[in-house]
Amino acid sequence: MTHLAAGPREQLAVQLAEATCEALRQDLAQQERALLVVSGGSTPVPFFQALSSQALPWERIDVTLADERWVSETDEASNAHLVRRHLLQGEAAAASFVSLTTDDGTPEQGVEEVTRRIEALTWPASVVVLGMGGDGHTASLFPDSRELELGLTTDAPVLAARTPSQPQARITLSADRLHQARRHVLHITGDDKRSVLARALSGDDLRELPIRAFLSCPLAVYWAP
Ligand SMILES: O=C1O[C@H](COP(=O)(O)O)[C@@H](O)[C@H](O)[C@H]1O
Repeated sequence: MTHLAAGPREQLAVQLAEATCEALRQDLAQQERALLVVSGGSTPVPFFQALSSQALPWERIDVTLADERWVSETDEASNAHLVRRHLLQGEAAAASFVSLTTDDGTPEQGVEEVTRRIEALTWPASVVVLGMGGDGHTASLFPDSRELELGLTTDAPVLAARTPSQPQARITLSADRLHQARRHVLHITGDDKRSVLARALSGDDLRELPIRAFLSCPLAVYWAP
């Protein structure tokens, strides 16, 4: 049978899945449960697919999101929808997924309940896999968000975010909570994002490019063209 060669983004996704798997395995050798925090958007799909087939004691793993749009889980824009469809499949279907949305009408109404869920997880997380937008946002810490300052400074784990450039209200883990991980990864693809990262590395204003809040975590950058 002829196999098509995997492209650089698929190879990158497999490498990231293997590293994530190894990190979870290491932590599970020392503790009963481990936590994986992932991002949404389009970039993580091949990573989720590669990770879902890894042999791990998934029933001891909790998965949650760095951020979420305040939409129903059936909505295509839902990060939870993406995780259920591409990560919580096969071996990984045994993991426990903790969503960042409730039945409340707004993230401001739901934030207390989501905070309870997040606080109940096993911190520090084993791995936080961050994404980044072309505007330098990561999680839902957007440069034009009204709540950016709060998201970068609060010690609360979760906050609601309203962002003029975004169609939906959001809920996001705070920078402080995202910092509470043993390992941080930035998963990005394409020349545009490489340029944004280069710009982020050459300055220090977090409000201009919020990804800067994570550049010294230390941060392992997984990039492919
Ligand atoms: O809005 C979001 O965007 C970023 C990046 O998404 P991508 O589609 O460019 O990969 C993502 O990290 C974040 O979780 C998501 O809510």
